[in-house]
Amino acid sequence: MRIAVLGGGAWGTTLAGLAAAQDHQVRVWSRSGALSLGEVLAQAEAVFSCLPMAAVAGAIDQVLALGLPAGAIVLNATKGLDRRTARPASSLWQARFADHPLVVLSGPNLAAEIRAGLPAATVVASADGQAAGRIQQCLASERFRVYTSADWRGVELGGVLKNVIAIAAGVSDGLGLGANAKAALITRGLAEMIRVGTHWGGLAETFYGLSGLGDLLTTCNSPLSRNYQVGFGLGKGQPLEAVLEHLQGTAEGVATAAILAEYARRSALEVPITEQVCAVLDGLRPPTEALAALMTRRLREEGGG
Ligand SMILES: NC(=O)C1=CN([C@@H]2O[C@H](COP(=O)(O)OP(=O)(O)OC[C@H]3O[C@@H](n4cnc5c(N)ncnc54)[C@H](O)[C@@H]3O)[C@@H](O)[C@H]2O)C=CC1
Ligand SMILES: O=C(CO)COP(=O)(O)O
Repeated sequence: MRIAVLGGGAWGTTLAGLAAAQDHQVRVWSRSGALSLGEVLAQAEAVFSCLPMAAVAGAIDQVLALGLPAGAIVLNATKGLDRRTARPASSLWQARFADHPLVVLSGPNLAAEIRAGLPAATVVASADGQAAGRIQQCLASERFRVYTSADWRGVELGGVLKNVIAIAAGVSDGLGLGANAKAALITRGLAEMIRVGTHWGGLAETFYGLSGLGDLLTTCNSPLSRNYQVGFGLGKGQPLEAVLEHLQGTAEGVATAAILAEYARRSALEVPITEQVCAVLDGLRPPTEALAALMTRRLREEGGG
C-alpha cells in the first residue's frame, strides 16, 4: 500500500516503521520533515493520522484544501477529544471526508516498546469491514498482532478515556497509595469509561478489550506512559507546569480531562474520577484531598452504571 503518515512524533514514526517493515511505501509529513503535505498525500491509498489532538483540525483543513485520492482510507490513531466539539478525532475526519472509509486504531501500544521490537497487539475498527481488513493485513506481523472490530466508536473512546485514568493512577503511585488503591482506581475508572463511552455510542463489551482494559493496564502501570508521568509528578507534589516542562511528548489526558468534565457537567454524566483529576490538574485541590473526596462519596452498590 502507499501510505501517508501525518505526524512525525513518537506514534507516527512508530506506525510508519511498522508499515515500512511490511514493505509498504510510506511517506511521513511532519512540521520539521522534508516532504510537503501534497507530496505525502499524492497517490496515497491510506492516510494514517497520528497527530496530537491539538493539531488535528488544522491538518484536516490543509488536507481538504489539497484533496485526498479517491477511495483512500483515513485511519485515525490520535487519542484525544476536540476542544470545540468534545468529540474524538475520528468525528472530525468523518465530518469532512464522509466519502472515505474511516478506520480507528487503538490498543495498549506504548510507542517506545514497539520501537524496541517488543510484542504488542492492537485493534483496527471500522463500520467498513473491508477497510479494517486491509489495515489489519497491512500492519500485522510476528511482533504486532492486529484485531478488527466493527465498534469504531468504542475502540476509539477506550484509548481516549483511559488517558485520564492513567493520570489518576500516576497520582496514586506518586502518593504511594499501594496496589489495592490502584486496583480500585483502575476498576472504577473502567466503570466510568463505560458510562461515558456507551453514552457516546460505544458498546460496553468493547471496553473490556484491548483498547479499554488493555490500554488501561499498560498506561496505569508503565512509567513510559506520558499521562502516568503527569499524574506521578502531581502525586509527588510538583505543580503541573513543572511536570509538563520536563515531559517528553504529548499527554492528551490533561486536555481530555477538562473537556470531558465540562461535557459531563452539561450532560448530567457522573465522572467522579475525571472531576478529581481536573481539580488536581487545575491546582484547586491537593492530591490527598482529591483522594478523600473519592473515598467519601455517597455509598452505593458496585455496578457500572
Ligand atoms: N506515543 C505513544 O505511545 C502513542 C501515542 N498515541 C497518540 O498519538 C498522538 C500523537 O502522539 P505522539 O506521537 O506520542 O506525540 P509526540 O508528542 O511524540 O509528537 C507529536 C508530534 O506532533 C507535532 N506537532 C505538535 N503540534 C503540532 C501542530 N500544531 N501541527 C503539526 N504537528 C504538530 C510535534 O512536533 C511532534 O512531532 C496522541 O494523540 C497520542 O495519544 C497513541 C498510541 C501510542
Ligand atoms: O496510548 C498510549 C499507549 O497505548 C500512550 O500512552 P501515553 O500517551 O500516556 O504515553
